[in-house]
Amino acid sequence: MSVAEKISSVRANIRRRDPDQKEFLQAVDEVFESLTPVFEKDPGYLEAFERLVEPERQIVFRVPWIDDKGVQQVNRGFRVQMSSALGPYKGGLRFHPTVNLSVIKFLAFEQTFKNSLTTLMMGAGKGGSDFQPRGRSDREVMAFCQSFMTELYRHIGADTDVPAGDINVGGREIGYLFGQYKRMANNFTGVLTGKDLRWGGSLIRPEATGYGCVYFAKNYLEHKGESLKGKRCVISGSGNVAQYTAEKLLQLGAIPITFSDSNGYVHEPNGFTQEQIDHVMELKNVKRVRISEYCAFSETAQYFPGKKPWEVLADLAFPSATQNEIDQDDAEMLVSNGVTGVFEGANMPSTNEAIEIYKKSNVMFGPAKAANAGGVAVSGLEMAQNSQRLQWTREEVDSQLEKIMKDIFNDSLAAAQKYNLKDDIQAGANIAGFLKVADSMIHQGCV
Ligand SMILES: NC(=O)C1=CN([C@@H]2O[C@H](COP(=O)(O)OP(=O)(O)OC[C@H]3O[C@@H](n4cnc5c(N)ncnc54)[C@H](OP(=O)(O)O)[C@@H]3O)[C@@H](O)[C@H]2O)C=CC1
Ligand SMILES: O=C(O)CCC(=O)C(=O)O
Repeated sequence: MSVAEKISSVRANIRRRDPDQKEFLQAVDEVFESLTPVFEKDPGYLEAFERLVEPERQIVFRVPWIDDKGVQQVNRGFRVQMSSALGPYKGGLRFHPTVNLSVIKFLAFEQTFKNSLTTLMMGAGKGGSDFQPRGRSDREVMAFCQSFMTELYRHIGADTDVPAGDINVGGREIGYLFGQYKRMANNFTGVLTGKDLRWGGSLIRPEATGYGCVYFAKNYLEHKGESLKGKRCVISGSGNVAQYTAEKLLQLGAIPITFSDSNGYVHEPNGFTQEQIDHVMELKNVKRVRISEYCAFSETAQYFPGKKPWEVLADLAFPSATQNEIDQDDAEMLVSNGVTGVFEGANMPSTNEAIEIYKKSNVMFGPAKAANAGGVAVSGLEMAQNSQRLQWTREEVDSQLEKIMKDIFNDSLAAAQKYNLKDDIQAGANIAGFLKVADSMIHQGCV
């Protein structure tokens, strides 16, 4: 069989196994495309890839709990343990009604390459549930988290699998999950990251994904002889990643001008100040209300219900909400509105058609696996601190984060150049992330 025939046979096999998992297939297609030069040069890597796309283990479980009216609710829980080639499975938990096996598998797949790029010893996994915490009382969220962990605890551990947060899983949820793990396992270990500072968390973990994404953008811009200073930046989402992306952009002289949620977006034409970003944090993290409420705080802001922020004139875009939030039309709109760089805080926010538009239009593209790796990188640093029973300073963690993001950019660029792909950072990130995992899989034998 020729290499081309082998590639198409592996591809067909993946589609045959899970024909309905559209998000997972989309993520695999995106990586497959950029690894083709690697497979052509060394067909042996195709076998490692064929193994890698099959998760080591997939756990699907019932999560029953009682709501505040005394009524039974039943949700579905997931944990996909994708790869342990580089260390314990590692990756977040997402609680959202759209969660299903395809979504969790795509996230676990992406996590494999991302964790490899961080240079830290972390395998990859992802989990979650179709539970929606929004609109639920703290007691209901606690009841759900306790039930979720009552099953999950037997599958995880500080050296086995270390979950963390993702959409709708923040400090409150990590606290309830950790408390129940400790009770079930009779064990106080670093089994989760994103913990509170008083019981094992790391400074800078809340900030890490957003700060890291901006550090990545800074490196990319500097490579092009540009800087963040004065750049008008559209941001989607108003959760953890969006908030700290805005904060770091402001600190580095850029101008964050939008936030959004699933109901619409807010445009602050002169740019958000730190005080205004603090207010967004209060609205979203403490009051847990819609972003539209921000307008009561500002005379200059405008709210656009049912719209995405991509219609605003800007220099750079930081999609930081969810998958597929930029399709081909959105990408065309971004380009025609003057955007010259897209840096993905969210996981897979751009469809493959949108990525084509960026490439055709010479847009600087920081793909999620590389640009948002700062979150899991600082989770890796939290694991290191837990192992030492120590807590590092804010400066120490932030400087390690900055260095890791610089290394990710440089490693992705070097991999692209090695395969004559110029400065195609998307392909470079996929190649660099893959080769480390694939070589480790090959060393460890056919397992
Ligand atoms: N937290 C982390 O460390 C990391 C997160 N990520 C990724 O970043 C993204 C955001 O995560 P995070 O900030 O932690 O999550 P949060 O729950 O803190 O915030 C999510 C934000 O995205 C919005 N959102 C979610 N779903 C949709 C949707 N279908 N359409 C429009 N807006 C939506 C939410 O609005 P609403 O309230 O209306 O749902 C909210 O504003 C995700 O893709 C996540 O996988 C990646 C790496 C690490
Ligand atoms: O911190 C972690 O372990 C996971 C972060 C995450 O879920 C992600 O990188 O998508």
